[in-house]
Amino acid sequence: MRPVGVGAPLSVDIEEKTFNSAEGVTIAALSNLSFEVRPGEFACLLGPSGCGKTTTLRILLGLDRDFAGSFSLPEGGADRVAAVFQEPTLLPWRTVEQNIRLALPKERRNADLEWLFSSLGLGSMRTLFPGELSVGLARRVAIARAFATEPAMLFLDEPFVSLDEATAERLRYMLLSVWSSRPTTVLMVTHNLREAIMLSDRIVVLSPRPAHVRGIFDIKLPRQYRNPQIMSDLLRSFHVRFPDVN
Ligand SMILES: Nc1ncnc2c1ncn2[C@@H]1O[C@H](COP(=O)(O)OP(=O)(O)OP(=O)(O)O)[C@@H](O)[C@H]1O
Repeated sequence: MRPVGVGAPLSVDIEEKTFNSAEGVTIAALSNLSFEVRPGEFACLLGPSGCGKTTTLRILLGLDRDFAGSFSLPEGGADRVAAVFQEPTLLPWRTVEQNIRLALPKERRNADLEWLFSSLGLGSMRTLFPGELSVGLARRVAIARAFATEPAMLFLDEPFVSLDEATAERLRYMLLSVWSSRPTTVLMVTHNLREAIMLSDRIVVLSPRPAHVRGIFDIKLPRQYRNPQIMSDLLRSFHVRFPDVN
């Protein structure tokens, strides 16, 4: 039984997910994939290319119902889910601010979003249109749009991929700053181990396809103590358990 005051976690128990290829071949994407993320935790799903990470997110977002198994979202998560994909999918004819506000229910459209604009360095960009934004800025807007809805559960699919490292690092800090001011249960897909170690409370390490959990790497140390020395110690202990994961 769960102790009083502790909310339900994100709980995933996918027995099997297969795809049928155009040639009629059955592709097993996920097999006995089980893990949990505690409420308010930041977790990363780390696995090799093509192992089934995006497939897992699509199932958890309710975009793909054709699988065997079950999952449950954390406390309050059922109708308060947000997602950020690599493609920011902003409306090109709306400004940055309009794109963010349009994600809100009508009665909250005029909500005070100053904290969000300022945490993500978007204060002076509100009147720009998506066509005027760099890829990194567009991703920041997508992150702002997701947090504006005050989700209980946030899914991120490689939000920093294909950015130059300096931009990616700035965005990681911004993401942490927004997340820590409004703690939200987060599951982020990445294949960048260093990024996972910097951001996560929990790393769920996946096998090659069909994905199942190889192991869980929990990091109890608060993020403010994860300086370069500690990060390399964490990397070393990660490699003791998962020598072949880079
Ligand atoms: N609609 C589909 N039809 C057929 N096969 C698919 C489909 N979607 C995904 N797959 C296959 O399922 C496997 C898992 O794909 P998925 O996109 O979930 O991997 P991933 O871990 O997110 O990969 P990456 O890290 O490269 O983004 C891959 O082999 C992929 O080719």
